[in-house]
Formats: sequence, C-alpha cells, structure tokens
Amino acid sequence: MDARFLGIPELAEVPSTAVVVDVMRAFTVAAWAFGRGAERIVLAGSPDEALALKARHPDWVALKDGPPAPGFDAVNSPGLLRSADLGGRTVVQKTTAGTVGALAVKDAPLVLCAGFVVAEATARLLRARGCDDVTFVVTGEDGRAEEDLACAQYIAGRAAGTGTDSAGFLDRAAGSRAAAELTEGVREGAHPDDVALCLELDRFSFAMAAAVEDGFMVLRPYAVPSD
Ligand SMILES: O=C(O)[C@H](CS(=O)(=O)O)OP(=O)(O)O
Ligand SMILES: [Mg+2]
Repeated sequence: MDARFLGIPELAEVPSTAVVVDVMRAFTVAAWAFGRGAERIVLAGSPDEALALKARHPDWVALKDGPPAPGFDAVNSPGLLRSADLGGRTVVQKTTAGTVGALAVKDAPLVLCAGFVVAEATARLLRARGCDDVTFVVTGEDGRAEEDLACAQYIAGRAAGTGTDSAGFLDRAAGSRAAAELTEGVREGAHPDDVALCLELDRFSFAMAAAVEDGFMVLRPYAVPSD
C-alpha cells in the first residue's frame, strides 16, 4: 500500500482514499456516540453552523470541543459522552482538528475517520476495498501530533498486513502533548478517563465513513465483514 501522512495544510489534491485521524479526541468521541446509539454525525464547519443546525433541528445533539458553551448539548469528551443515551439521534460535531480534517477531504471518493478505538475495523475496510493509495490526514498540530501520526502509521501497517504490533504506537500516543494536556487539565471539557478511553485499542468493531449528504459531511458507522 502506498501511504502518505499529511497535515491539513499539506492537502493539495483530492485523495482517492482518505483516512482522517483524530485520536484526542474527535473521532474517539464520534465512535462513542455511535456506541451509544447515535444514527449519524453531521460534521459542522463552524460553531455558528452547528448552532444554526441545532436551531433548525432542536432534537439534534450539538457538540463542540472546549468548555460547555451556550446552545450546545455536549462537549468533545469520550468520558463525558460514554453514559449518554443517543439512541437514533443525530449529533452535530465541531472540533478544532478532527472535523476540520474531514471537511478538508470531503470530495474524496472514500473518507474514513479513525482513532485507535476503530483501528482494526478501519484497516480491515482498507484491505477489503483493496485501497492501495491512501492519504492519512494527521489532523493535530498541522500533521505533527504524535497521537494521530502513531495511530495513522499503525492503521497503515495493519492495512498492509504487516503484523504491526500495537504497543509502541500506543506508547507514543500516551506520551503525546495532547495526552499531557488532557491529563494536566489544560484542555477544557475533559473527563479524567479521556486519555485512557482514547487509547482503548479496537473498543468498537465498526469503521466510520463520511460522505456528503444534502450538502453536509455526514459520518456514519460502517460494519466491516471479518476477513
Ligand atoms: O477536544 C480536543 O481534544 C481538541 C481541542 S484542542 O486541540 O485542544 O483545541 O479537538 P480535536 O479536534 O478533537 O483534536
Ligand atoms: Mg486531536
């Protein structure tokens, strides 16, 4: 497999297959939302767009990163979301890195969003589709976020079938700046279990695929058959 690892500012062309990685915390949160029953996640381009969607659809669940904010129902924390009942709900998500990365590749024919919690399912889907040219979007810190790069490289290894061992990749993520900021309380809207939840390898068996629907980038769980 031909894999490249790019930060959001480096995305010059539309990739044929994009895997957008945000371990801490957007796509760990997205996976938990599906795990708690959400039907779909609309990826919003701005807080104002998220609030406008919420105003039009009061039953939708508006979520953004940072501290709790007026008009939003939830924050970007797996620890805080894991007990929510989201059965059948539509979630609107806006974050600093993850949702921005997915929107940056919205024209790609296949867009997967991933973190360690859906790593194997994502790799399995890449294998099943025979994707041999994959752009990994390393969303954090303009492509330098260690947790996202480690996860992207891990998924690439698994997709290539090289028998990649997870331990070193998870250690890199555990030692990342994002993990430290979450642990030290620098990032707002956090739960003490967030880092551990973001490092829970293959917590979920589905992958997550995003596509444009009615003008919006919509993320849905994707059941991947075992190979
Ligand atoms: O909520 C997060 O952890 C981050 C926010 S920031 O990087 O601390 O500003 O957003 P994400 O898009 O999930 O990386
Ligand atoms: Mg992040």
